[in-house]
Amino acid sequence: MTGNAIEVRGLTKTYGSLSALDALDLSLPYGQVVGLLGENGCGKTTLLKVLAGLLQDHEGSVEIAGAPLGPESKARVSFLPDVSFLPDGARVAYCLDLYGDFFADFDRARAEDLIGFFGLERSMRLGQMSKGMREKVQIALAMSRKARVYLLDEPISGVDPAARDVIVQGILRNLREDSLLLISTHLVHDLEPVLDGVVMMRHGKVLLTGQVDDLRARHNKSIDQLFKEVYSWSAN
Ligand SMILES: Nc1ncnc2c1ncn2[C@@H]1O[C@H](COP(=O)(O)OP(=O)(O)OP(=O)(O)O)[C@@H](O)[C@H]1O
Repeated sequence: MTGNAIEVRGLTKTYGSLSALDALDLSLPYGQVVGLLGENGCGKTTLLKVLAGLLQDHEGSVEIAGAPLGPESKARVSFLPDVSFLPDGARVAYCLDLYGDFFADFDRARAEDLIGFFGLERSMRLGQMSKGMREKVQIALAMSRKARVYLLDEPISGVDPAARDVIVQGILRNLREDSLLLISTHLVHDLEPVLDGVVMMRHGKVLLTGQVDDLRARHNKSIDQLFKEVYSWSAN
């Protein structure tokens, strides 16, 4: 046990002959908001799914909040997938009930607060919502579990810039000090102001990781600029 929120050693996940994760090592402490960055297909979703306990048949060791992958680690992780997982016909109130039934650590008051913060109503039906509104419902649910590790897969993709700001504020609202928030995104510029750290991936490995302030000072550029440069060098 390391005391870290996430401790990964030599994680390899293959799909047939393709290595989606290739002997990946990663250590992330509590109390951080960390951006998981990288090109399409570099393995971000695969990594988040392994950490969430949703993918089997991988090699290497993974510890989440001190627990190896299993029922205990799953109970400590709140995962937001990049796809809609709630039924179209459901109203927000039903989704709140569902999460309450499913997750012992679900804080309904916190979810209702977030639903209000996002300007949504409990009586609204998901099938009648825009993509951004649905995204907000799913975020309100995922962020209202009292988890130690939150894994969000592209939570602000496909929503307009104004909605992105509100969503990011909602994600950070009530975030506990003793938790880790790992967010995969291509929208580096939008998330940079709230990130403490970044993990940049390429071909199933960690290419670069560090604290945002250190990286900015060392390279004398924004994370958005650094990201673009790192990927143009490593592509050559
Ligand atoms: N179920 C699957 N079966 C076969 N190959 C898969 C499967 N899921 C992912 N892959 C492959 O694994 C690699 C990593 O995919 P992954 O979805 O983790 O990337 P990503 O970094 O999240 O990409 P994006 O930024 O486009 O969401 C890709 O080459 C992808 O084609």
